[in-house]
Amino acid sequence: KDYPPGPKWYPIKGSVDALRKYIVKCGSQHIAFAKLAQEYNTNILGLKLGEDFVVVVFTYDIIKHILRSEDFESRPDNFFIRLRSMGEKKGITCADGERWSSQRGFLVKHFRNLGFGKEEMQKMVQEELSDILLTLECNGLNVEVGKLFSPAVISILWNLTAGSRIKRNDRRLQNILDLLARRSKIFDMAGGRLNMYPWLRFIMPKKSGYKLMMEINREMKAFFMEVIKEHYANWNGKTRGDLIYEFITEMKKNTFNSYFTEDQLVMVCADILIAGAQTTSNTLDFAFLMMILHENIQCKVQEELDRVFQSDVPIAYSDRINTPYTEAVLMEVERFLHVVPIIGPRRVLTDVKLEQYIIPKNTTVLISTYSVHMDKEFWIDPEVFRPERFLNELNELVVPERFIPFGLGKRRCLGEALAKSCLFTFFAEIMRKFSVTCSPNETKPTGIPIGGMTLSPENYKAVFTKRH
Ligand code: HEM
Repeated sequence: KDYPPGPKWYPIKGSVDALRKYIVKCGSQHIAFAKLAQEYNTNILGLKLGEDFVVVVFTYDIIKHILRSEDFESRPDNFFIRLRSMGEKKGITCADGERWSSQRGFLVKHFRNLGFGKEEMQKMVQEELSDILLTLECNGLNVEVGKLFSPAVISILWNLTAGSRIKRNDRRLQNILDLLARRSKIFDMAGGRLNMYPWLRFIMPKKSGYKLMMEINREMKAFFMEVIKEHYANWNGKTRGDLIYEFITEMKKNTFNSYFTEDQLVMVCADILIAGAQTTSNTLDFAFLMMILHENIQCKVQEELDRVFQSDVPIAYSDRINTPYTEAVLMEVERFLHVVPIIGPRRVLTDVKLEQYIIPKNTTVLISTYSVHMDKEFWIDPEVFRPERFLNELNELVVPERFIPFGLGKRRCLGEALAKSCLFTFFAEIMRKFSVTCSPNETKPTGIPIGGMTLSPENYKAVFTKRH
């Protein structure tokens, strides 16, 4: 009786049908959650999806409390999470407790040593950007934007993990990218239908997404193991500087510490690609889409870039302090198109009181950052794409506390500095050198995101015309 309000439960299905009805009506799960919360006049929505208790939370104050509270720090331990993590809750994204804190500590330290937010990282980003600029110079007509950024982003992540860039024509990588894109559309943060009814894997392995998940695991493991073996063979105890090398050093130091094992290493590598690839490349994809749909904003960005950068020296992430409008545009893309509209999932390990409700032990908690970024009371006109909301009267950048695309608290995004560096450097340099328009033979894109675990723009083609 103290469970948060929500649609009525039925045997076996729980409240699945009510949720599905709204998803069909609204097109996306995150909007369906928001509509249901409105219908039940609540900021804490109680659902039962199959056997699982799932609570969705809305509004900044509740979300801030949850993201900062230890009670909500764990990840669910359900069929989907185990399947996603190659059978066990290893890696970083889905790990809990001591395993999670040991791995998070290792990664934060390693990323810092590698130059996260510093020159070394900028070099990695600029190398990939040079290839993109060359591609656009050779042929800027009919560019499939969705295919332009994802190989570059994944190559940066790969460089960070394995110490080398990846060739554009590496078919295994393209295959992993395609599989991840499909995964994001079939599953949601609560694990989708397969998590509710794991037995579906026996009767419809393909349709339920089970076959796809097994394929992703197989491909990733084979891909990473090849590089890990190579690193083992070349390991000599001297710092080489990539994540796999440093992890092997930890493994050799900590022979009794079960958190530094080969399986764990494979899963950490996979987590970095899963968490970083689509989120970053889809945000870039959305940013150029917005420039096509809002030509006046594109002109203002170019005016600022022309004014600030008069020489041919490549734009660096540190230059962002001089380009508040361009920064504001990127923030508005993150707010307005919220590539991760529902964050988490989290799990409570004991019964927890939240406002006047009790969240029972093991409940999955989903966090609607979409609701924070679309809150009418705070943003006034959230449904309008208006970068000026991030600027004050002196045209200085203002970042409200309620802008949380990378989350908050101890589980906040580990790759934020890298993601922001990619977004700014790619966007500013391309906008300075090219104007972007819709391909003349294509229908104008709508700008409405396609739902899924990570939102993505519709496939669109663009023309990049050299400016100077
Ligand atoms: C625009 C791009 C990105 C966005 C919007 C984004 C967003 C987020 C958010 C909101 C979380 C928090 C989830 C939670 O609170 O439960 C998160 C976690 C995480 N992100 Fe990102 N991310 C981005 C890019 C990246 C990149 C490039 C990397 C890799 C270098 C990365 C690695 C991670 C990892 C490993 C976690 C899990 C942290 C943990 O559980 O302790 N992300 N991300």
